[in-house]
Amino acid sequence: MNQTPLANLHVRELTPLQPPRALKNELPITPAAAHTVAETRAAIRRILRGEDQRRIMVVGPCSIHDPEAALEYARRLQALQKPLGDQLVIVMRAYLEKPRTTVGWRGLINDPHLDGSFDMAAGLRIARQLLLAINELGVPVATEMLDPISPQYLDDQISLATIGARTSEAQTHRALASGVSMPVGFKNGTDGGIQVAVNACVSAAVPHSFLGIDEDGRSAVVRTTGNPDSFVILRGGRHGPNYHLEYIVQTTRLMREAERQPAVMIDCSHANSGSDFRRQEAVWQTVLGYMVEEPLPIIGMMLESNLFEGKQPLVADRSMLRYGVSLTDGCVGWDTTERLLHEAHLALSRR
Ligand SMILES: O=C[C@H](O)[C@H](O)COP(=O)(O)O
Ligand SMILES: C=C(OP(=O)(O)O)C(=O)O
Repeated sequence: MNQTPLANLHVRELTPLQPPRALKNELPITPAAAHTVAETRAAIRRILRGEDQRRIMVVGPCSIHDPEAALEYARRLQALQKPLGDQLVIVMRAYLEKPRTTVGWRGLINDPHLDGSFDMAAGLRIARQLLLAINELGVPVATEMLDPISPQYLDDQISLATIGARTSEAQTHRALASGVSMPVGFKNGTDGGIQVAVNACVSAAVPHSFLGIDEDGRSAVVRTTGNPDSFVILRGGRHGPNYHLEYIVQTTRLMREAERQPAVMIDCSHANSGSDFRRQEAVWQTVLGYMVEEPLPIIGMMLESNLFEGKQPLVADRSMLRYGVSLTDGCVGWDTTERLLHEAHLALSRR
């Protein structure tokens, strides 16, 4: 008797991937890269606990689509690490997975050739190669953890993880955050809700057990210890920005009530800039003023920045793409980025 198929009705294909261990063996972390990651994670943890007065500046592209341009950007940041390092822990935004409001290109890991071929084996390899090269320069990276499998391939290269506005409330991402090896920032929700990010910090701090994969790519029950190093990232919401003092005070109170050490980062982009990259500078300057004048636990800022300002559409003819320009959110250009970092350094030096 022919049975009506009941499973995989909307699945076209399942393509096996090499296991995390194989990619890590192929592209092992080097001593220089490991040093960058270990030192930066430790510095961020100290900042979260108020034991280090520097501030974390997460700057870089909204998304990376061209490893060459990303490496050039990293080299420019490298030149700022020493001169600004007494006040700033500069971490490069190396976002390789993009959540979308509806549909769109989902990042370098998902579709590295930008052509809908979704060659994720290549995406993971290119991503690991790139992160390794950036870390070897002494430039640490921050990335959004969107897919619960990809961290097994890349976790040793990441100094700071973020959980995005669309996933801070998700059990999957809170459980994932409870097991990762680096500090994690949770964005407030797209509706502006700050409590979900605070709840995420509470959830990530305790042990979870969830379904994942092990280093050999086998499905496994992942049992975590809980991650004590988390903070809230204010990115604005549907009703407008939330970088002003009242929201930072509110977040601090909510974290205290939840018995979490208060720690807030401000994202100058997204709903805090009304999605206009030019407005990021005003947010940066305002928050910098708070950092200097107000006794609030503002641990740093995030800036969407690229070699060149603005953004461009992903056109079918890839040869038409402009080098160093974002394919997703608009970014400030390098000159603005460098100036803003210098201004932050100067202002914080005068504290
Ligand atoms: O940071 C990037 C975007 O804001 C996020 O991926 C959502 O993008 P979209 O609204 O263009 O889909
Ligand atoms: C997607 C991002 O932000 P959010 O989750 O705040 O929309 C991002 O920072 O790239």
